[in-house]
Amino acid sequence: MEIEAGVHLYRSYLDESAQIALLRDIEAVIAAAPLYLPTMPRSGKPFSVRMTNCGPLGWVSDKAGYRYQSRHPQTREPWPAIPQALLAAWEALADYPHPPQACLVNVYDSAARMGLHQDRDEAALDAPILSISLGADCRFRLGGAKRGDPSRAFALSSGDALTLGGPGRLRFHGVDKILPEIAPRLVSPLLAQGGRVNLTLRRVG
Ligand SMILES: O=C(O)CCC(=O)C(=O)O
Ligand SMILES: [Fe+2]
Repeated sequence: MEIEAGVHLYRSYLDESAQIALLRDIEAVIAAAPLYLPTMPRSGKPFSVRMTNCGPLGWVSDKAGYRYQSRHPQTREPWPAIPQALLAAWEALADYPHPPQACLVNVYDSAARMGLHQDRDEAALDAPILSISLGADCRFRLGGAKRGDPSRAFALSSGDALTLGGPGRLRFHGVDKILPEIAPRLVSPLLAQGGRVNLTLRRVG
């Protein structure tokens, strides 16, 4: 359903067996491209979210800034391929004639959060962003086109898909907190102690 102009929320887009299969795919991605802790531009302060990527390009952040690059910043290897189930979700939900070029894998522990931001490191602003959640619920915050605009918060749960496209593409958003008490029964080392995994598919340019 369209919850704001250009912002669609698909509750339980993946059923439990599809969530489990996707977790196995993401565990394999992480085995090839290990999670690492990115740092903030300039300050070099570490994020609270661990990250890796799959796809031809991956989003990275370090002292030099935010950018997309074709190799893992630590192993220097190319990123692994985007799992088929994620390509299928893009095909079904993105309404865009080209496949995604990058999938950012965000792994939250129960204390991790993500501050309010826009996704604007992509030249292809005509393509939506597709985000899929696994594991613990989170309190997701959706703002407006400007940082100070009013915002609303709602839960994202395991299996939910969210797209930001068209007039919603540049809306501010973030993750206020992880709600570990509502973690579903998915078994994965990534979800130990109430963790959450978020997969964000993007077209870069
Ligand atoms: O974890 C989420 O739901 C949001 C992730 C996000 O906004 C991002 O990676 O840019
Ligand atoms: Fe984002």
